[in-house]
Amino acid sequence: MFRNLNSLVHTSVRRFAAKMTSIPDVKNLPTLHSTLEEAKRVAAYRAVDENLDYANHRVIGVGSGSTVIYVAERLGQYLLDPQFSIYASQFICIPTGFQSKELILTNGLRLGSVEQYPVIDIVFDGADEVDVNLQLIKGGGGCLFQEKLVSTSASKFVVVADYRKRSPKYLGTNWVKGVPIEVVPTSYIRVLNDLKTKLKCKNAVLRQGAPAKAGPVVTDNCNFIIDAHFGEIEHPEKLHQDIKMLVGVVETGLFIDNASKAYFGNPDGSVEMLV
Ligand SMILES: O=C(CO)[C@H](O)[C@H](O)COP(=O)(O)O
Repeated sequence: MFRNLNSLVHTSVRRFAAKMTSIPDVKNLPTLHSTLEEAKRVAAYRAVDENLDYANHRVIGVGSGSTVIYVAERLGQYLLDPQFSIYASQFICIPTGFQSKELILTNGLRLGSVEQYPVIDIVFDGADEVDVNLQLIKGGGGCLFQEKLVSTSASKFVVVADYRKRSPKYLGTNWVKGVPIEVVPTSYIRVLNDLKTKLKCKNAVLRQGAPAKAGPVVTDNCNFIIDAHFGEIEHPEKLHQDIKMLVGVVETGLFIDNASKAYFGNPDGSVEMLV
């Protein structure tokens, strides 16, 4: 009986050890189906490698979107590397919505919540546009409220993005779909009107779920999203405050003085950093 148990334990240890691999070198990664995906991956991997203090950071925010997929993947690689696994097994990852919760779990990482861990060491998240002062538009994926809750609870917020997200100067230049605004469902008509009449918004629409869903997008918090285009945004802080004052607005996708750094991946495999 004892011999059987012993051999079972040894088999499990051998199986676990067989899965362990060193973290892949960013200079020698397998090709992906597009250079855009490779740009996202290299930005995410470099951001994690250069900012994660694996021996001291415990509570790690994992944002939403297609670039963050590679952040979760990289954190999972730390877990499988015998050199880092002792530290990585202590990481507690805080999601910013349903998608990031899934990313955390599928990469074998430990899931926590912002209610359990209101103080976060570092967060990695994507952005829809980043200006020269590190002000951001976020919420293209509809997760802006939880993203803001997590990023403003973190000591350090590192943006991971591809080259298309870097604004030449003002927000609203590259990202012309509009500033995402999360609103309480019953207030959406009122907010649409106020955006146009009080804030002189050029165009504001309720985000629709079609073709995947008939009717509006419903957020992880059961709210609606309005996309409001203001043209080039010279004063993002003022605009954020003005929108926030409207009755029915839960949060805006303008992230002001929140990010510490941004990593932009290029199609040639290089990465540019903005601090
Ligand atoms: O704010 C977000 C979701 O609400 C995303 O971070 C943003 O849309 C960027 O996504 P991607 O990495 O897919 O370009």
